[in-house]
Amino acid sequence: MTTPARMRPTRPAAHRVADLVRTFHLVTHGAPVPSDAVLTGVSLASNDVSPGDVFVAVTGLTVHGASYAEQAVDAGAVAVLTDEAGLALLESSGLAARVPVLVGAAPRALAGPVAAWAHDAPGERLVTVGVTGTNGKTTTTYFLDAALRAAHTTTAVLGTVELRIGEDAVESPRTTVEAPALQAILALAVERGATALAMEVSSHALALGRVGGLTFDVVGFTNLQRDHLDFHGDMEGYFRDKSRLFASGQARRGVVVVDDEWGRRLVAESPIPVESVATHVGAPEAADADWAVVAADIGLDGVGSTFTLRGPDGTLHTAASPLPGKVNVSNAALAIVLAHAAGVDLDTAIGAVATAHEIPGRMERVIERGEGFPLAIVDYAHTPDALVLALDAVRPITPGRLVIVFGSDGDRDQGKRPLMGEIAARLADVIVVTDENPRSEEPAAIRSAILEGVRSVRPDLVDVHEASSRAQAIRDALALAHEQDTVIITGKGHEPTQEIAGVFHRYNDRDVLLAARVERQGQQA
Ligand SMILES: CC(=O)N[C@H]1[C@@H](OP(=O)(O)OP(=O)(O)OC[C@H]2O[C@@H](n3ccc(=O)[nH]c3=O)[C@H](O)[C@@H]2O)O[C@H](CO)[C@@H](O)[C@@H]1O[C@H](C)C(=O)N[C@@H](C)C(=O)N[C@H](CCC(=O)O)C(=O)O
Ligand SMILES: Nc1ncnc2c1ncn2[C@@H]1O[C@H](COP(=O)(O)OP(=O)(O)OP(=O)(O)O)[C@@H](O)[C@H]1O
Repeated sequence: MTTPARMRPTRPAAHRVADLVRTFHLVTHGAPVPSDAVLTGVSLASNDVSPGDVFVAVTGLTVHGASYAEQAVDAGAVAVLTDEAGLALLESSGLAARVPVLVGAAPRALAGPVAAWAHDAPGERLVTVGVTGTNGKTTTTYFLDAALRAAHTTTAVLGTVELRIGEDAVESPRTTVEAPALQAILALAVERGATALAMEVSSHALALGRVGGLTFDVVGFTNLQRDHLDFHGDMEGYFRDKSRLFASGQARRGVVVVDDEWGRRLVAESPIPVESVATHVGAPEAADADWAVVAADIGLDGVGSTFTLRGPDGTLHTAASPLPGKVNVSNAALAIVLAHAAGVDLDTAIGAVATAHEIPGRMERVIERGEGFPLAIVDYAHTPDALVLALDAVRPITPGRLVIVFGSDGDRDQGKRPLMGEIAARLADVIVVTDENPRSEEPAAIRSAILEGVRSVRPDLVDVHEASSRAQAIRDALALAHEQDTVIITGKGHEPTQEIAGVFHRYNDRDVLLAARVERQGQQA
């Protein structure tokens, strides 16, 4: 399988190392820079280095990248770009004698601009749209990609699920890849004839400079809800990091959903021109918003919804979301306005979003109701607010009981665990608590924190089950459910692995669910 690290242009631009030094005002140490030395790529991780790369060694949260410079040099790095601390490490290890060391004040912030320069600013040769917010980024970018495809022959879409150029996709290591990888992917997209890009921009990416060196044509904001407070400290810090996408130099114009107070604040404080979109029918903010959803028929068949979008000139447009639930009306409305801001004709955008394909792990109907089986859905909700919305969306399509299988991530925000337990106990009928990605934490302790929340609503723990293996939890849920019930498995969505004690095991909710159905069919036969 192609790895993200190998998503590089096949005909990379070549620049002189001496020009890099001059352009970015770097100070040279270590081995002299040969006058004919050329760089053809950039990398932030020693194990991703290709011959001809400059290795950017940054101070990490746990280790200094310069500790890995030897591996980078052995792999063919032509120079190391680092800070004073990195230089000291390279000098004490003797490596500085083997390789030119280029010192700048803030190498992590330089990584994006340097990589953009090295690849001849590929972002400027594409229409680029970035989407941020706690929830809805993936869904919105897929809707948006559908609209961009209606106007562009080849598009790229980058995010949590995959890194896709045209019809070629590889698994994505995270929501937003590191800046050097991003610039290389953009260069490859240009090489393959792509003319438009839709990408997710996480708050981590904004805090860590992963979109540095790229000025988006249009950026979008979905919402801000509790998540990642382990990294950002508090909601204010989280908001500040998200807002960086709307800085001058990072984006030319923006589109902001103003359903929550954070979106309204972003509109008020944004230094770049923004259009506002209100997506809650009848809410007070609709009156002042540039775009507003003024009527919505939320599909109760679990398939989709139709809605009426009022434009800035007062014209009403009939639109549709191909995914169920109110949140997807919001995502569809945002995608339509983003596509329009990115130059797609409004009616074309509306038509394309209405027929966008299913998105892996987002309200994905894996088993249809019938032949003794419940409707079974896989969804990525992994925050308290998203869980409420997901359960609310499936309740109307559930004649029987609502069965949920879920857990919560290890080494991430611990405060949400009891909250999610409480929500499941209130909104679902049958609960199977299991593991998500325990990472370095004791899985039983995570489950017990969730169960504490469950117990606060349902002290007797009636219809509450616990399974330490996620695959077993899914088999249990399928065994418990009748045809009129709905099983919803939340938290991992499309994820292809489960991380337990530092090891990534191949694992996917959809595959496990389909295997569990086959197994039950075998038992029933
Ligand atoms: C919290 C966080 O985002 N950390 C990121 C940060 O790590 P760090 O500063 O701790 O890096 P470190 O481990 O100390 O290493 C320092 C440097 O040495 C380099 N190194 C390290 C080891 C080695 O063998 N060789 C090597 O070159 C590293 O590439 C890094 O540049 O910088 C590293 C690269 O410089 C990232 O890989 C790392 O992401 C980690 C893997 C991660 O899990 N991030 C998640 C939380 C994340 O980014 N999530 C968001 C949001 C998802 C969502 O919205 O749900 C995402 O965009 O995916
Ligand atoms: N606009 C929205 N508002 C609130 N919740 C939403 C919204 N859109 C989707 N969700 C819920 O959040 C889950 C994640 O959706 P999606 O993958 O589109 O978001 P995301 O921002 O990409 O998440 P992540 O960054 O964690 O990958 C969905 O499965 C759904 O339950």
